[in-house]
Amino acid sequence: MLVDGKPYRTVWLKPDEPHIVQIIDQRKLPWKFEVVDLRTVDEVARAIKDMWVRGAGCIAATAAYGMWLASLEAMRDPDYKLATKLGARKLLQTRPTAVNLMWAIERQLAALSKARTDIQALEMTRETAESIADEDVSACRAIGEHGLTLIQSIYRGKKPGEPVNILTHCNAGWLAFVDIGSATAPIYAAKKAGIPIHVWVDETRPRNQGSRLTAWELSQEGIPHTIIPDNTGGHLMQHEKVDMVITGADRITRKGDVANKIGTYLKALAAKDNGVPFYVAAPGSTIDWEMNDGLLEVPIEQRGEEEVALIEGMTSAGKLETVRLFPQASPAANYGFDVTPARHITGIITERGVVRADEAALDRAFS
Ligand SMILES: CSC[C@H]1O[C@H](OP(=O)(O)O)[C@H](O)[C@@H]1O
Repeated sequence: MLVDGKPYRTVWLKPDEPHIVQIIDQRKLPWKFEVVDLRTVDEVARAIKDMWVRGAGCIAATAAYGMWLASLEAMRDPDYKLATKLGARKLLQTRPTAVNLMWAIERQLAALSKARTDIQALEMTRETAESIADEDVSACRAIGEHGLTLIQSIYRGKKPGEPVNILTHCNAGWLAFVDIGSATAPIYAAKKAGIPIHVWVDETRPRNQGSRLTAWELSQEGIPHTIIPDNTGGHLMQHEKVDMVITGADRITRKGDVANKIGTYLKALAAKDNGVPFYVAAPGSTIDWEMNDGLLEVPIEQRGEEEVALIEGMTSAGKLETVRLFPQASPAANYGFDVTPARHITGIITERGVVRADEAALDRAFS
């Protein structure tokens, strides 16, 4: 996507210095746009764990590039393959819910196992990382095209010029992938097709990925939007102000249950109760074919209570400050994700098309 007219991905190899992985530090957005250099697999692991980069697709690609750095470092180790595998373990220990991270590491380990020499292994980890990043972009572009057909059918039922109102939760946009994004891809495609769009942006406590990242992205793209507190969506749906909900996903089970940012499940319940179509946009790398029951099996990341207690903002003097929102003595719980059962999902927008959230349809679409 473009930032001040310049195209960016969320993660890439530094031009002319491919031993350096560059990322956009998402902790500073929307106030500061900063590119950070990562030189070791440890630095990549920390960037994922501490959410300098976040979002299923983005952390998968970043982990894939982290494996490239791990294989570079391993060249100095007498046991190259073991050293590289240790790098994989560091990356796998960062965040448990988004299956895309594990998918990317397994892809890299599979490439390594095929290499006949250490040099070939090195080349393969770089190629695999670049392929994963490129595939992410093309999958999100395809998700956009398939999602556009849904928006077009809703638009046909509206008065000419009346915008299609879409509610989204968290950030499953460009910043959550390598480029374009999943939930925002149909929105960008609709804008390109000249369909009037308005987006309700859930702020998404506690880290406010919606109000800080999705709102920033939509502003960059000139897409009308309104930031709302997380508890507003149900009221808007009751008053017919939402035509469809599109969220991302961090893990989809083979039966179509969806793990996504905490609060997604509540939006699905409100959508079901008000007859609002609820779509999940995600590439096939988000499907966990080994997992059936999302509620029982998806590992739900719990993060520190400081993310609930503290909030960062910009003062009127333009200074970034962090303040505490409630007394130190009050403990806080910080569940990062929840699971929406397949029965509440209208469809899953994938690069293979819009798929019913059930085992047979997912198997057919991806076999
Ligand atoms: C589908 S990728 C975007 C996805 O990732 C977010 O989680 P986090 O910001 O903690 O990485 C959230 O679940 C989004 O829907």
